[in-house]
Amino acid sequence: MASYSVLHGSVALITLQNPPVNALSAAVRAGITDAVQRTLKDPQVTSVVICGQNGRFCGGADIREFGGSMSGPPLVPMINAIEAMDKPVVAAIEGVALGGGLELALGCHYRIAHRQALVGLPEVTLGLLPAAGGSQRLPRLIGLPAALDLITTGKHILASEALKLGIVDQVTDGNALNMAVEFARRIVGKPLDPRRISTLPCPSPPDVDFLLDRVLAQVRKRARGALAPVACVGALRAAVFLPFAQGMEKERELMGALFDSGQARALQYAFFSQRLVSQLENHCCYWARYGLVPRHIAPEEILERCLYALTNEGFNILQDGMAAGPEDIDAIYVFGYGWPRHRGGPMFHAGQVGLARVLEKLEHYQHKHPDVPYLKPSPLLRRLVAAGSPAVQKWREFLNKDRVHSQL
Ligand SMILES: C[C@H](O)[C@H](C)C(=O)SCCNC(=O)CCNC(=O)[C@H](O)C(C)(C)COP(=O)([O-])OP(=O)([O-])OC[C@H]1O[C@@H](n2cnc3c(N)ncnc32)[C@H](O)[C@@H]1OP(=O)([O-])[O-]
Repeated sequence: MASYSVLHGSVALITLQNPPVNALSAAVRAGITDAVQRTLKDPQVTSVVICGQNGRFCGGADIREFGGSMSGPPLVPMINAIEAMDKPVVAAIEGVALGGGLELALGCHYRIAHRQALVGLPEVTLGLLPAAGGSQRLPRLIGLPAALDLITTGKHILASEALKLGIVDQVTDGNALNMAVEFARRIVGKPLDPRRISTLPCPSPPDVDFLLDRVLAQVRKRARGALAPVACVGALRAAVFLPFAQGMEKERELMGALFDSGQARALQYAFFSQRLVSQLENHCCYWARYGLVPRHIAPEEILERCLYALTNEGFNILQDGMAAGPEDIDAIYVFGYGWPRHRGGPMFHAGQVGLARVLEKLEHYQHKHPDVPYLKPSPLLRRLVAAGSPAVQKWREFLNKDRVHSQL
């Protein structure tokens, strides 16, 4: 939803209303669209301020809508319509302006922020890219190097840093909304063309190809196999080499490839599960509602039951000859599933914990949960422990001897 009011007889105030972060749900987008139309029709209105209720501008597109049918007015035309208005539009940024929230602000002609507000385009952390013009407007506003850094990392920056980059025009330690309203009254009549970012050329540094290739290599190394950072670089490359409209087409095409990817769904799941779990820690009514009897569970118990069952299946895979050595299993987890490299992989981890301890714990949990088949210790694990728990680097040799011995 978005409320509409007129201040001082001439400044239209559009307030995003979707707690807790004023995410751009279908209802909010419809509210903004209606309010923008009202400002255009009201001859008394000479300038517009957009803000968010409860001291937060906007946390971006409504991630909860991603799994469903995306109804309501689309973001891109809405932002383009705001930018095209012939009445100045000022974004009053408090709290956060992230993702689509910052893209909305970039469609405004001016941006006034509270010094402690956070701005950024964190879409890449959700397996996506800025898809409401952010990949095309931001480099036009702050240059390609800074835009590459912000968009491929998804980092949030304080408004004071955003001021230095040129993302916001003014910051205040006071009331950003009041400052924005006063600013909106003062700038009536000033030319708006230079303020329409989409009409600006995208500055192209002399070594632009080298810069793009270097950043592409960096993001590929930093997040091996991740699709979104690579797509972000592709969208920014389009911003430099294509006119805005074609760059927007490229942004839309790249987002389309990411939106339904397994990586995006996984990262968005992780976003919500992180918050759900942190809420459940002391959510006693949740237990009551589901008839759960709270008991103390050490984090180690959850870790051990998940990890040791996983490594136990690894021993069964080695025993069945489906993998030649533990390295084959660990490489799959490290390079394919993002297992922390500094922890080597599940089989290496078992060696570090100590095979005797892994066996002891599996026997303990199997005794407690006889109905869980994956907790039954692998015969190979028992043989390795009986052989003195050789280092993981020796298991391949042990397996070869084991296979020769079993064929005699
Ligand atoms: C077109 C465009 O290009 C693209 C496609 C996009 O725009 S994609 C979207 C891009 N935007 C983001 O990536 C920002 C994600 N959010 C955050 O980083 C943080 O939320 C926060 C804004 C810095 C606030 O942190 P917080 O610590 O004060 O509170 P919280 O616990 O995190 O969140 C408080 C509550 O708000 C919910 N929430 C937060 N952001 C949300 C969002 N964008 N959509 C829906 N719900 C959101 C969150 O799930 C939690 O819900 P519940 O658990 O209470 O039910």
